Amino acid sequence: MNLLRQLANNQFKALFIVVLLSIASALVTLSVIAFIQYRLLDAVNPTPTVMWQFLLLLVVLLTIATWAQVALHKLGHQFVYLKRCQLIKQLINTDIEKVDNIGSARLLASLSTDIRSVTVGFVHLPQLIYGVVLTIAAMLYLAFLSLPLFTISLLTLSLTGLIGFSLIGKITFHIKQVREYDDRLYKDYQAIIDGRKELALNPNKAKRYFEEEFAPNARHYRNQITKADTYNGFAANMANTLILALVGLNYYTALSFNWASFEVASSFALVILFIRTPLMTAIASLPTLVTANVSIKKLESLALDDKAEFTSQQKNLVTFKSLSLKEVTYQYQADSEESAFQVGPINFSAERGQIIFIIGGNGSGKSTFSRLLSGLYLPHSGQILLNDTPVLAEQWPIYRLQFSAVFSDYYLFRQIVDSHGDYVDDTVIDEWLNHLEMSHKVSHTKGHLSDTRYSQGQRKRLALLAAVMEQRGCILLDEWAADQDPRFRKIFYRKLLPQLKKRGVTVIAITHDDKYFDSADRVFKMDLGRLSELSLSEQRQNQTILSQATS
Ligand SMILES: Nc1ncnc2c1ncn2[C@@H]1O[C@H](COP(=O)(O)OP(=O)(O)OP(=O)(O)O)[C@@H](O)[C@H]1O
Repeated sequence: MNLLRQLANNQFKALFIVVLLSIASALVTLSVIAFIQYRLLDAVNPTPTVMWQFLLLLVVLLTIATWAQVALHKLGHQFVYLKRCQLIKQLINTDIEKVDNIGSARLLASLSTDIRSVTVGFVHLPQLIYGVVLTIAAMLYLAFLSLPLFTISLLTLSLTGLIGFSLIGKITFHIKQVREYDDRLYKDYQAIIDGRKELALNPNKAKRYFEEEFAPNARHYRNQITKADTYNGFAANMANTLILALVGLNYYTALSFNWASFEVASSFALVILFIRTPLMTAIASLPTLVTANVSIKKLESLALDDKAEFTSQQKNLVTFKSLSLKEVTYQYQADSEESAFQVGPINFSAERGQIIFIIGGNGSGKSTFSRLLSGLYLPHSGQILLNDTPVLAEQWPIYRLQFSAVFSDYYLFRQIVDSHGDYVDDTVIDEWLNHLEMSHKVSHTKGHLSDTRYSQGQRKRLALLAAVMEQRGCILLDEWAADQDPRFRKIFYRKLLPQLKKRGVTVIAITHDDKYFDSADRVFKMDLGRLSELSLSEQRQNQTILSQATS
């Protein structure tokens, strides 16, 4: 079983101890039955010594059984904790391209549903292990009591196992389906939460979405889980019925064919009824274990990066002097027959302290270029050179350390850290909050912003603050000024950019602000994935075209 295999791989020693404890617990349980039969039932009048021995046996049983269960629970929760941490580290290490392709809904479904299923699976694992160990030990005890009755019991339990096994196949099929519909439901939840304003304004659209997207997925989910539970219910009741039938069968064969005495048949009945509850609980735990297995496979199917450790950052970063792209191309994967969008071949260079603007129409490839430039997307052909040295395959994580960015779909973290990941001194943050005209609004302590709930424009200013504080050689800005009011836009182009330039920071900004083209040292234009540098006259020409288009 996948769950047990992974557990055995990761924590073999702990699992070994837990299995030993479970075996001990099952053996003590059987000792209690044997004690009742041979010392309590046989004695006409049990002596106080016998009662003390019985009490001692019960205390040992309580101690070992609790120890075994707690140890397995602890082991399970530790496994889930490690798995969760490993998964997040793998996710952080996975290429952005791959993460984009997986999609946030699928990732969220895995991080919540799959991790929860694995946890629930582990909670039930002790029941399965205990039930199986107890049954095996009980069967050995029964073989010792009477071989013919043992053979009948073994055949009946094997038949139960065989039918159960075929039902598990069906249960697994439906649980896999349930998990697929979980992914779809997460997509719907995300659409409904992110699109709440649009849906609130148009109830008919909300109704249509509900009826045509959400409800069918929820219905299929219900149908599949109902089928899985039906098979499971049948498996549990079938096992119960066969176990009870076994008690009758043992008495029948013992007494009718003289295969065993009445006392031995009664001992069989006692043992079988004794293991019935643990065995039934073990069978009832199977669906949760199947679900946990499906979830582990689902987590594996994400194919996240193998590396579950963070890239250690060099204390002495390479100083950014220059950057160039030579004949670099990148192409998206095509969903259909039509050819996918390609940027390049691109030739581009930037020197330390330069202010570079990238202009171009919607969908021309500017954002793709910025991801390529920052090493988030890797070139499909061509070369990227840092300080005139080509970047090799294993050097991309180090190359990326040259950049901080405010992308169009940026995320504002509360933590403000520098190039080494250390919290920035509050006086340094204050200085830039002043430049960004946000000091009256934002409070912070020990490098943490106290709040991030501000207007779009204000949040973008804080995102710029975070990017500047990272003290990288190059800052990438994707239409940063688009959300700023005209007064602050002017401050950005006329005061902040020159200030960054003075500090030797290279700024590469995607912009449509033709009015401020003169703030840039160089202007490039992206057109259908092709990048070309504009001469001064071309810049003016573009300025005129853009101003006419906006007037
Ligand atoms: N994840 C993706 N998968 C497939 N194609 C994509 C993907 N992202 C973008 N594209 C395609 O790449 C093209 C360029 O997109 P990009 O976001 O780089 O344009 P842009 O110049 O930044 O546009 P805008 O100014 O509208 O932000 C688009 O036409 C789009 O069809």
